[in-house]
Amino acid sequence: MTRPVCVLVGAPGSGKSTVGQMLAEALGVSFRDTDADIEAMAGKPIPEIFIDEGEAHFRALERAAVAAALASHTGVLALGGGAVLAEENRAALIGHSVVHLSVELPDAVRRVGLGAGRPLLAINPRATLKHLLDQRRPLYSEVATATVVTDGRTPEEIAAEIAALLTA
Ligand SMILES: Nc1ncnc2c1ncn2[C@@H]1O[C@H](COP(=O)(O)OP(=O)(O)O)[C@@H](O)[C@H]1O
Ligand SMILES: O=C(O)C1=C[C@@H](OP(=O)(O)O)[C@@H](O)[C@H](O)C1
Ligand SMILES: [Mg+2]
Repeated sequence: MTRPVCVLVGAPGSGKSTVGQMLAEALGVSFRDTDADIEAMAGKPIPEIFIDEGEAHFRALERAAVAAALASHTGVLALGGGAVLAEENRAALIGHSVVHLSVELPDAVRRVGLGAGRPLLAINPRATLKHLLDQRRPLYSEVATATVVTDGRTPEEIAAEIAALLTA
């Protein structure tokens, strides 16, 4: 059975896409991001999916993308920050090596800026991020087999810590 060497979960701005690419390079494996898979499936960027078809449709595409990637990808896999909201996705993560990139509000706010490209954060990014973090922290913890703190650390340091965890 094929499985990703590592699945990254965490809030928007935790660095899943950035750290995931670095980690894949360090490990010499390929990188996949379910957000990119969803955009390829829909043939349009995520903000346009939200505008044209709504969040429920995006979440349906996301469930399909997560299931497909977990079944076929062997490298590093980054999920979107909201993937853990679906019970189906949390169940599908059981048995996988899942690293939670944790981030607290100040660093998350700094990193996502005005929320460009993230439709959920288009209005009042700080308050929305606070709500998302409070709502999702328990879900990230539930699916994670390891947690790596990202606040005040560079993507390189974080990728190196995960690589060490995976090869320990
Ligand atoms: N550890 C970090 N320190 C500083 N900036 C970071 C860090 N990780 C990611 N970033 C920056 O934050 C933004 C969001 O990162 P991204 O990888 O897209 O996060 P995610 O995929 O978890 O939403 C990007 O501009 C990225 O360069
Ligand atoms: O938190 C969320 O619900 C979302 C996070 C985004 O991914 P990142 O976590 O990579 O920003 C993307 O999947 C979409 O905009 C929804
Ligand atoms: Mg991302």
